[in-house]
Amino acid sequence: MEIYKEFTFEAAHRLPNVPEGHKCGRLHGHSFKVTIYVSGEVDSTTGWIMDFADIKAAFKPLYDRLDHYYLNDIEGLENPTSEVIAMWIWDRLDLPGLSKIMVNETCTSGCVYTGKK
Ligand SMILES: Nc1nc2c(c(=O)[nH]1)N=C([C@H](O)[C@H](O)COP(=O)(O)OP(=O)(O)OP(=O)(O)O)CN2
Ligand SMILES: [Zn+2]
Repeated sequence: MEIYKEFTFEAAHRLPNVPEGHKCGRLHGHSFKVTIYVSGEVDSTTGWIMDFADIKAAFKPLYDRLDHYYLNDIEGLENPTSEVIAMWIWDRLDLPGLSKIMVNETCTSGCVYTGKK
């Protein structure tokens, strides 16, 4: 089974490698949504795979580095696409059973990363 926990952070970014004139080359911001998935077996005593609070606690140090920052200034996020943000979180998140990370930049666009590039 798989569980998930959603987070929202506010941040500014620009994409430095887009063609000249592309709107995403300009400074802009998003309410980014990050969804963290954990897969595993349901424990017969607790009735859960993992306490949602444990996911929140694991993500907090990374959340604190992202929320209300200019993402391009963060090491590893110099080109902060959804894909790069998802991989950045994956590589730094210490969470047993981590199975998937979804990053949404807008209501209609985002990416899903399962550890395979
Ligand atoms: N594969 C990717 N494509 C784009 C990314 C990205 O991270 N990965 N990012 C952007 C921009 O950051 C942009 O802010 C978001 O893109 P987009 O969905 O085009 O935003 P809109 O709100 O303008 O979408 P509409 O549905 O067309 O209004 C661009 N591409
Ligand atoms: Zn953007």
